[in-house]
Amino acid sequence: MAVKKSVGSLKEADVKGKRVFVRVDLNVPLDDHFHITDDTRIRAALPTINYLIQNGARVILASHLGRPKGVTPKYSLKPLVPRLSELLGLEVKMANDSVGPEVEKLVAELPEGGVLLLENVRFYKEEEKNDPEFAKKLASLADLYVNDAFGTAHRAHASTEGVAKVLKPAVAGFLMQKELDYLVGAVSNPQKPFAAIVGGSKVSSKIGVIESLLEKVDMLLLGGGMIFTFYKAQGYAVGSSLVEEDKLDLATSLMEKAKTKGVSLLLPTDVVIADKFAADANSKIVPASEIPDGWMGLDIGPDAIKSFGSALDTTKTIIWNGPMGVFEFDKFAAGTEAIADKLAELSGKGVTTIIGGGDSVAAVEKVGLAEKMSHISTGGGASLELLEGKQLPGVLALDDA
Ligand SMILES: Nc1ncnc2c1ncn2[C@@H]1O[C@H](COP(=O)(O)OP(=O)(O)OP(=O)(O)O)[C@@H](O)[C@H]1O
Ligand SMILES: O=C(O)[C@H](O)COP(=O)(O)O
Repeated sequence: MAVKKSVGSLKEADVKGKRVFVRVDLNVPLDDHFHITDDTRIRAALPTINYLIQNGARVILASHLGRPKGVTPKYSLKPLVPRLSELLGLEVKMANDSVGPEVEKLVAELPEGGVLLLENVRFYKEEEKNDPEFAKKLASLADLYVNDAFGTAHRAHASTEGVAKVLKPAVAGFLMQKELDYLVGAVSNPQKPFAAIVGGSKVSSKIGVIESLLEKVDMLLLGGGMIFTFYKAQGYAVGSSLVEEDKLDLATSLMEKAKTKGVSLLLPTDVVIADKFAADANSKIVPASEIPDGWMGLDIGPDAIKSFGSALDTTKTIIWNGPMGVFEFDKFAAGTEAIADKLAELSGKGVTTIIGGGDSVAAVEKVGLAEKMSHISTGGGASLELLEGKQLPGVLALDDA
């Protein structure tokens, strides 16, 4: 079955005066003082919320934060209220619970265009268990359901999946629709040549993505910690670089599969190596096949940056998941930053550039190029599962278009 992307649209729903239950993903990072360190997910949720406000809906927002076990004050959504209110330009009301009489009262008091934020739905273990009774309680609060929580759409939980079965209509919000259009649309029907850049630390965590992308792309560029498993599989000396010994055969079979499929698989020709895994390590650039004992590869080298750049110049669609090196250390961030620069440059020339969640998004944000990309996904795990060709339960449960 093709990955579902055609879902009921919010624009077609009648929302005036209606109580609308909106599942958003406000799982944002907070520091020790409960300050939001990255509000991307809050800003991404605004178009749907603003549309509902402007169209006279009574908006009930539900989200999780972190992975609490029971009621845990440090995972309360309360610290988000000031930022959310500021961005929406109105006072967002906060409930102390996500179901029950107090919440029902607050919902009943909500004026048209008013917004109520429920407390962390994961304070109930029933949420992650997708308990039907809990889903019914959530559903009883509203007249219709909107799922805009793309980042959590790979979870079959009560507020992402269960509730959509009992509260109808159940439609996608604007962020959800945009994510599906890019991540399913661009991948299933890309403008060619189509390239994927996959990095990050482990072959094992990206294997599903690599295998599925080999069916679709013209070119696959590999970077990050996983390349050393591929080098070792080819008989290169890799020093103390990250290697997954039990994945050597798999790396060989992936290289063979690429050949059979006519996909050009590019591995970096040179690497930046370090004498320890630390920001202040000594470093040097060596050919990929000549990593000395006691040294580890922590970034792709300048030749690789050049050849990756020339290869990408020939493409029309690029999807990127996972950093090229240990970008958290400035000394080993050049490869990741160069790829971010290249994609920003190519976006300006009409190439579709999609960044698939997780650390690569953090890297693009760090260098201030997020605005330049065609699409930056708000989902880490969710975007990976889509790229692997998996169905997302939160999407499957929505009404068909
Ligand atoms: N050569 C390397 N050696 C060791 N670690 C590396 C290397 N290159 C990159 N990394 C590390 O890989 C981590 C990211 O890997 P990961 O597979 O989690 O990617 P991701 O983009 O976060 O994916 P996801 O979308 O699944 O979150 C970064 O913390 C980075 O420092
Ligand atoms: O940050 C995420 O990837 C989503 O909010 C989902 O969170 P989870 O991995 O705790 O389910």
